[in-house]
Amino acid sequence: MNQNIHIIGAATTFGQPRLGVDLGPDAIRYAGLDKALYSLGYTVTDAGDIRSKYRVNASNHSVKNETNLLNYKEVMDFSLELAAEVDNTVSSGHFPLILGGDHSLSIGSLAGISKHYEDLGVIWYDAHGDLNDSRTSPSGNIHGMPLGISCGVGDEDLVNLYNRGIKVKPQNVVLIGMRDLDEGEKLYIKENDILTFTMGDIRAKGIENVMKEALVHLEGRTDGIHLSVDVDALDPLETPGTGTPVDGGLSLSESQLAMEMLNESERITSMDLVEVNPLLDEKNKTAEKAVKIAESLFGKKQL
Ligand SMILES: NC(=[NH2+])NCCC[C@H](N)C(=O)O
Ligand SMILES: [Mn+2]
Ligand SMILES: [Mn+2]
Repeated sequence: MNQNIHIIGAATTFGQPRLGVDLGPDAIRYAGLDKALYSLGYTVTDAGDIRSKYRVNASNHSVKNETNLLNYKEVMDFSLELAAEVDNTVSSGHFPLILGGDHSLSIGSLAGISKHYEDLGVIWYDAHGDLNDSRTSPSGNIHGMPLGISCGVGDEDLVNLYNRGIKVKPQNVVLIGMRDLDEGEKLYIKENDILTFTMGDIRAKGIENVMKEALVHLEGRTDGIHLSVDVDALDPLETPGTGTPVDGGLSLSESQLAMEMLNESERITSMDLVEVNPLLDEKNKTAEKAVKIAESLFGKKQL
C-alpha cells in the first residue's frame, strides 16, 4: 500500500436532494480518521474541502427540470475541480482518499484517477449500482449515475469530463452489496456482463468468497483498482446517516473482512468514502463506521 495518503474532502450535495451530505467530510474527520491512519504508520496530508461555488439552500436544491439531470451545472463544475485535485494527487505519488459528499463525486474522482491507468479496475461497494443515465433514472439525481457516466453512458459532457473518453471499462467493474437496482441498471449489467454480487449472492457464498472472486476477476486485466465505498452498502442499522438507506445490507464485520482482504491484496490505489450525511445520523455513528472501514482497508488487523 502507498504509504502517503492525501485526504480530499469532496463537500458536494448537488447529486441528490438531502441537505447535509456536504458536511460528511468533516464528520469523518471528527470521527478520528487522520489519527487512525497515523497510528497505522501512514503519512497523511489533508487538502481540506472542495466546496461548490454555488450556494446551497432548501429552495434552489434539486428543482425538477426537463433534462432529468438535477443540478447539472453544479455537478459539472464540482466534478471538474475535484478531477484536477485528484489528478495532481496521483501525479505527486500520493494515495487519494476522497471523502464525500454524495456519490456524484466519483465522476470527478474517476476522471482524475483514470488518466494514470490504462485499465483501471473499480470495486463499487454499495447498495446501488449508480449506473443510471437521464433516461433510466427514476429520480434525476446524478448520484445514481456516476458509474454509468464513467463507463461512457449518458450525457456527453459528463462522460468526456476532464479528459475525453471512457474512464472505466465495464468489464473492469465489480459491484458488491447490490440490493436496489433500477430496471435500466439491471439491463446494463446483463448486456455488459458486469461482475455483480447482490446481497443474495453474499448471503449464499459468504463475503470471503465474494472478495476472492472479485480480486481474481480484476487480476491480470487491471493496472490499478479504485475502491468506491458508499456507506449505504452497510445495513441502515449500522449506518443510518445516509440519504438512500436500503434494508438488508452488509454488517460492519463483513465489511471489515472485505477491506482486510483488499489490504492484503495490495491492489487498491485510490478510494472514495461517500454518502455520510451527519444531519441524518445518530451521534456521528455513520462517520465512525466509515473510519473503521478505512482503517481496515489501510491495514488494521483484528489480531
Ligand atoms: N449513491 C447513491 N446513494 N445512489 C442512490 C441511487 C438511487 C436510485 N437508483 C436513483 O438513481 O435515484
Ligand atoms: Mn448507495
Ligand atoms: Mn452510491
